[in-house]
Amino acid sequence: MSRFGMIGVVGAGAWGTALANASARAGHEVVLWEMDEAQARALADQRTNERYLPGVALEDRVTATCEVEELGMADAVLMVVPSQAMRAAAGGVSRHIKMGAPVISCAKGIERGSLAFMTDVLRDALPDHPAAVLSGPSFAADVARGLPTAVTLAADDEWLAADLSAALASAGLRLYHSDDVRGVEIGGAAKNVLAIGAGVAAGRGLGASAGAALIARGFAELRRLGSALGARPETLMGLSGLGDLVLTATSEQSRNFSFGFAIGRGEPPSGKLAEGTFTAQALVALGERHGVELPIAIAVRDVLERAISVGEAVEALLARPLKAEA
Ligand SMILES: NC(=O)c1ccc[n+]([C@@H]2O[C@H](COP(=O)([O-])OP(=O)(O)OC[C@H]3O[C@@H](n4cnc5c(N)ncnc54)[C@H](O)[C@@H]3O)[C@@H](O)[C@H]2O)c1
Ligand SMILES: O=P(O)(O)OC[C@H](O)CO
Repeated sequence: MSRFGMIGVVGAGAWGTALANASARAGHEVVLWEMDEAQARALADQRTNERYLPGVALEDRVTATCEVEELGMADAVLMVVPSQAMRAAAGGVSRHIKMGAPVISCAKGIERGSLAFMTDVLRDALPDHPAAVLSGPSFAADVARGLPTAVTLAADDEWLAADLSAALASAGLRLYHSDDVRGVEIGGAAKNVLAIGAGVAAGRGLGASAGAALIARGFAELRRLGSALGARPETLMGLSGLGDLVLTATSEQSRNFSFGFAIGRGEPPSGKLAEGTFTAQALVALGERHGVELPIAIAVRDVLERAISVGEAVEALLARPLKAEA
């Protein structure tokens, strides 16, 4: 029997609800904590998350609550909130988590200002808990329904990563483990920015060839930055890097792609969370700090900040000097 009997989930949004269901299917009792009292009550009463993940029933072993003390029973805690809220969320639950329980970031982004990755934020806010990251190509709606999905779970201590992966695995969710924490984090953060770019191109009607070029050249940016940050190439080419980039940059199911698509068409975006809108600026700043060229990320940032139009961004990318492919 796993040492992680009860799983805590912080944040009952789309991904938190999906991971709560997946953890329950893996045989765990699950405490799904939501800070919004009315939302937690609706979840507990209706047993579905109509606000964030409509039409998906909560598994029987999932208890939805807004009582933060209930997280104290959990042997491991999944942190499933937007990246820019991770520090506040971790600080808010810090006194209530069981001594030494691992905390796993399931968010995909970089904190603006500090340029910190999510495990660094967790180490700051929860210094007595080992930090890990779970990331990979995975839409909440797919995972919640038990459709086959594979992701990577990384921790500095690979034994811990392996134990957590074994504990969370179920028939629908396959977890690979790794000790390349930074490699896993950078893929999840960067792909959201690149997916916005791919969405803009699709919305603008630039064609499938342009979409493929954006993915390949975007992946080159991810590889360059990953290498500067010490990530392993095989991680970047794996589920959390190339895998998630391909999923997010090609599917209208992605909120980041859809956000870009709306911009490309000159329409208002849906208002759903699109992490890349926050990470674009941080990603570019990280590139500058490490002397890494990120032309697509810069174009996305500039379009989001309305510093240039979509047409100008496309022109600027096409006007770059010809060079050897690398
Ligand atoms: N939805 C997906 O398919 C999916 C898949 C993989 C990873 N992710 C990542 O998971 C993270 C969360 O995404 P989501 O889709 O669940 O978002 P969401 O918008 O559906 O839900 C966000 C949740 O965070 C909670 N929250 C916000 N601020 C908080 C705070 N300060 N303290 C506590 N809780 C707070 C909200 O109440 C809500 O429950 C993002 O980084 C996203 O990139 C999402
Ligand atoms: O809907 P998105 O764009 O936030 O993407 C969800 C997941 O990160 C895909 O792996």
